[in-house]
Amino acid sequence: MLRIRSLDAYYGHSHILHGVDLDIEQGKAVGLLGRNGMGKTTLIRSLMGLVPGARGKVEWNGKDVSGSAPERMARLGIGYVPEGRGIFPNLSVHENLVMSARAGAGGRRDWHVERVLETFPRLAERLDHGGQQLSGGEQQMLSIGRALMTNPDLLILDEATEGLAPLIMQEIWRVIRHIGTTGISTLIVDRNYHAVLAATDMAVVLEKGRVAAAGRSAALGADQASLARHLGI
Ligand SMILES: Nc1ncnc2c1ncn2[C@@H]1O[C@H](COP(=O)(O)OP(=O)(O)OP(=O)(O)O)[C@@H](O)[C@H]1O
Repeated sequence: MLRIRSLDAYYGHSHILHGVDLDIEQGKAVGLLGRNGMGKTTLIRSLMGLVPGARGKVEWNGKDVSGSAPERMARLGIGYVPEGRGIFPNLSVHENLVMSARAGAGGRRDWHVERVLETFPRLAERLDHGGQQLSGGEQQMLSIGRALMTNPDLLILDEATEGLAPLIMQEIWRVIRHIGTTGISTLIVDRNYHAVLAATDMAVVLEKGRVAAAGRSAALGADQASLARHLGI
């Protein structure tokens, strides 16, 4: 479904990504791993058309979409939940969700407010609360809920559990696994390597902007030497 080839990205004179390849098949979950500053967020932002001057080939369902603007990537069916949560603090939970509603590719409307609230019962209890009144975990749930309201074919989650209490983290991971069973592909970045490898089919490890390892998540998880070398664990 998504095929990235030879992606290079720069911030000013700093060369951040060096010829990165990444594939995501329909309905599959892919983990993107790497220590801090290795280029994970840059890879996602480049894919979404948010890094000016990024070079390389991006194919979506066989079509060349390289260099597309963020709006186009979103319309193609890619939902992006950025690090640090992007919700409207002055709008209620309900308003935040309704505002994001959009048919997916081919006019699909599988996800609507009711289904998001079934998925995140906590949000159902706080429907009239303003975004800024929510806890960090609830804001994260709302942020994922908003992305689901766009009926994406691919959902990208960057550090979705960062800074959350363990129980809330577990809840987010439960939902991430659940989303994976609904046919939506996912690309997951998270510091918790074990959770990422357990929740994904395939994984790619970035090191200094290059793919250092890639393969089945189960195989990577079992390769202690590789984990130690590339992730320092
Ligand atoms: N806006 C920017 N301007 C200049 N350099 C940047 C910018 N954003 C990131 N960088 C640099 O690019 C490199 C890759 O950062 P990136 O955020 O992609 O890494 P990451 O793997 O996602 O790490 P983290 O988990 O810390 O977010 C780092 O060296 C970082 O300092």
